[in-house]
Amino acid sequence: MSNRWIQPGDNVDITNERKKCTFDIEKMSAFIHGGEDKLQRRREILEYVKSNKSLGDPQPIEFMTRNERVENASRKIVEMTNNTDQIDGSDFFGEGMYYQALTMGRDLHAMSLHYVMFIPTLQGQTDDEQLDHWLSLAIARAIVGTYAQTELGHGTNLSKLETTAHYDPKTEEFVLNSPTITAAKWWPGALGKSSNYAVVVAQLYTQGECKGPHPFIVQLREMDTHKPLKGITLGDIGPKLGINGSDNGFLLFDHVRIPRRHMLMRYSKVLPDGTYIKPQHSKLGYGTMVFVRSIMIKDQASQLGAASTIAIRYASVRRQGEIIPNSGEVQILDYQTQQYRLFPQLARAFAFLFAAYEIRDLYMKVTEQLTHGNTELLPEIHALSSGLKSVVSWDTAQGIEQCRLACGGHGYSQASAFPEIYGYAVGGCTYEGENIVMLQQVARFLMKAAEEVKKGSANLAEICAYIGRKGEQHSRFTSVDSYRDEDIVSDLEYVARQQVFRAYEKLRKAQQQANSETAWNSCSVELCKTSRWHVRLYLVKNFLAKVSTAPSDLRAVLHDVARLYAFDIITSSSGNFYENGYMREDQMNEIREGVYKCLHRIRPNAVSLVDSWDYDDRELKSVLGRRDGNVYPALLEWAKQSPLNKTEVLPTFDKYLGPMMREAKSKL
Ligand SMILES: CCCCCCCCCCCCCCCCCC(=O)SCCNC(=O)CCNC(=O)[C@H](O)C(C)(C)COP(=O)(O)OP(=O)(O)OC[C@H]1O[C@@H](n2cnc3c(N)ncnc32)[C@H](O)[C@@H]1OP(=O)(O)O
Ligand SMILES: Cc1cc2nc3c(=O)[nH]c(=O)nc-3n(C[C@H](O)[C@H](O)[C@H](O)COP(=O)(O)OP(=O)(O)OC[C@H]3O[C@@H](n4cnc5c(N)ncnc54)[C@H](O)[C@@H]3O)c2cc1C
Repeated sequence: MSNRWIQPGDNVDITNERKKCTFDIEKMSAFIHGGEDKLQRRREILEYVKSNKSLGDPQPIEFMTRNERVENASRKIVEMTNNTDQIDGSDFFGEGMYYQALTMGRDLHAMSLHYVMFIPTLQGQTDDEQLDHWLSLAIARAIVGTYAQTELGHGTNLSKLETTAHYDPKTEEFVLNSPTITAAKWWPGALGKSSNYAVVVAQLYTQGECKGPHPFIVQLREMDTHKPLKGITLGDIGPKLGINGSDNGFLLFDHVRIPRRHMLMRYSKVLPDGTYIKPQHSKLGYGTMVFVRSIMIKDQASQLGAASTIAIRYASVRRQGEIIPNSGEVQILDYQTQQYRLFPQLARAFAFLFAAYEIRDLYMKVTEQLTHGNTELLPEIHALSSGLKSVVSWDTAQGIEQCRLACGGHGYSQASAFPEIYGYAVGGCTYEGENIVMLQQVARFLMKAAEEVKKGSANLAEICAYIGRKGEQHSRFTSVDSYRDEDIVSDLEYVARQQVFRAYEKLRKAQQQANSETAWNSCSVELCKTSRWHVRLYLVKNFLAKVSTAPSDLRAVLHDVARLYAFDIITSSSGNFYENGYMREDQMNEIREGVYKCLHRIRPNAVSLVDSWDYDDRELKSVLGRRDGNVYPALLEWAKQSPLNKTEVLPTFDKYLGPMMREAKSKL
C-alpha cells in the first residue's frame, strides 16, 4: 500500500512505523473527515494556505511579544478573510474551521468572535429587516463585532447581569448603562482594541418592569478614528493563560442611547410605545451559546487529536532505556506505560470527533425546526451540547497534559506546542458556561426524565430512553473476547441508570427537608456525576455505532480504539460496576486484560492512526510532532531563533552578572 506520509530523508524509526501499517490510511482519513471529497477539499485548502506567504508567521509566535502577536494575528485574519473564496463559506464546521486553524493556529484574533458569535447572533436573533441591514455589513467586514455578555461580577448567572437597557418611549431609544463596577463587561474576545460593534446582553427595562437579559447591537467606536464613542469606556484585560493574540476586553456604558431597533427582535420585541412582546420560549435568546457549545466539540477533539499526534510520533522516534538488557535502547512507544498513557487520549479524540458530527447534525435540525416556530428539540440540544461541552473539554485538557508529560522534558518546551494547545483548549472548560454549571443543566433534564419514569411514562427522548429500561441485573459476558458491543453499552447503561436514580432519590429526600434550591445544592455532586455518566454512555454508544458504519477493512483497527475508549472508562470507575454485585471481579479483570490487549493491537498502527487525522506540520506547529520525525536538528534550529540568541552576549550581562563575577574574582 502506498503511504503519502513516507518521504525520503525521514527519520528511520518513524518510517518503519509507517511501513507496519495494516490499513489504508487515505481511506481512514476520508472516514475521519466525512468522505473523500472532504479530504480532497482539505488538501486544496492546505495547498492554498501554504502558497500564500502572507498567511504565514514571520517567526514562531512563541518568540513574539504580545503586541507583535496581536499585530501578526490581525494581519493574517485580514488576509485570510480577503480570500474566503478559497473555501465554501456555507461549511463553517468543515472548511471554515480548517482554513482558520491552518492560518491562525491556536491564537484567537481580532475577528474570532465576529465569526463565532457576532454573525451567528445576527443570524439567529434578528428579525428580517434587521438581518438585511446588519448581516451584509458584518459579512462584508464593514463592521467588526463581538459578543459582550459576561461581566466582572457575573458570567454564569445571567439573570443577575447588571448592565441595563432602559426603554425611553419619548425618543424611542434604549439607554445603556453600567450602574456599578461589577457591571463592566469583562472577557469578550476582541473587544479591547479591535471591534467597533458588539452584541451587548443587558437587562431590558420597559414600562417600569425588568424583562431579563436581552441582546442589543451597539456601536462602540467611531467608524473613521476607531476612538470609543461618547459614554463608552473600553480596553484590553491583559495577558491570559492562552489566546494572547486576542484582545479580550472590558466595557462600561455611561447612559449611552441607541435606537429602539437596535434591540435584536426576532423573538422578543419592544413596540414603540414600550409594550413588551415575549418570546415563544424563554431561552431562545441563548441560541448563540448553543451554537458555540456545538462547534466547540469538534474544536476540542481537534486539539486532543493534535496533542496525541505529537506525542505518539515523538514516542516513535525517541529512544531511551532498554527493555531487554544489552539489546539496545527502545522506542519509548514500546513501553506499555507509555501506550497506556497515550492511546486512550487518541481514543478519546476519536470519540469526541464522532460526537461532534452528531451534534452538528442535531443543531442543523433544531435550527430548521426553529424557522417553523417549533421549539420541541430545544431542551434536548441544550442538554446534549452542555453535557458534551463539559465532559469533552475536561477530558481534552487532561489528555493534552498527559501527552505533554509523556514527552518528558521536551514536552515542557514551547517547541512541543503543548503549552499553546493546552492554554487554548482549557479555556473551553470555562467559556460558554463553566463546566460544573453546565453539567447541572444536564442533570435538570435527567431528573425530569427520571420523574417521568417514576410516573410510569414511556415517553422519553431517545437520548435518555435507557433511564426507562429495566435492563439486566448482572453483566453477562465471561471473557473479554466474547464481550460484545451491545454488552458494553448495556453495562454502561446500568451504571448510568443507577446513578440517575441514586441522585433522583437523594434529591427527593432532600426536597422533603428543604426548599428545592437548597436540596439541589446538597445533591449537586451526585447530580454532576449523573450527567457525566449520561454523556460518557452517549460517547461510547455513538463511537461504537460509528465504527459499525466504517468501510469493512477499517473496522478492526477502529474497533480496537473504540473498545479501548470504553474499557478505559469502565476500569477507571470499577467501583460503580461492582455495585449490587452487577459485575464480578473476574469480569473486571477480563476488561483490564482487554485494555492491555487493545494497547498491544493498536501499537503497530499507532503512528498511522494519528497520520490518518491528516494534520499537516503547518497545523500542528510542533517541533516534536513533525511529520518527518527529524526532531533533534529541528529543536536546535528552533532554539536558535530565540530572541535571546540574537547577540552572543546580552547587554544585561554587563549590567549584572559580569560585574558580580569580576568583583568576586578580584576579591579572591
Ligand atoms: C474565522 C473563523 C473562526 C472559526 C473558529 C472555530 C473554532 C471555534 C472554537 C471556539 C472558540 C470560542 C471562542 C470563545 C467564545 C467564548 C464566548 C463566551 O463565553 S460568551 C458567554 C457564555 N456564557 C455562558 O455560557 C453563560 C452560562 N450560563 C448560562 O447559560 C445560564 O445562566 C444558565 C443556563 C446556567 C442558567 O440560565 P437561567 O436563565 O438563569 O436559567 P434558569 O435557571 O432560570 O432556567 C433554566 C432553564 O432554562 C433552560 N435553558 C437554559 N439555557 C438554555 C438554552 N440555551 N436552550 C434551551 N433551554 C435552556 C434549562 O434547560 C432550564 O430548563 P428547565 O429545567 O427549567 O425546564
Ligand atoms: C478564554 C475566555 C474567553 C471568553 N470569551 C467571552 C466572550 O467572548 N464573551 C463573553 O461574554 N464572555 C466570555 N468569556 C466569559 C465566560 O463565558 C465566563 O467566564 C463563563 O461563562 C464562566 O462565568 P464566570 O467567569 O462568572 O465564572 P463563575 O460563575 O464565577 O465560576 C466560578 C466558580 O463558581 C462555580 N459556580 C458558579 N455558579 C454556580 C452554580 N450555580 N452552582 C455551582 N457552582 C457554581 C463554578 O462552577 C466555578 O467553579 C470568556 C471566558 C474565557 C475564559
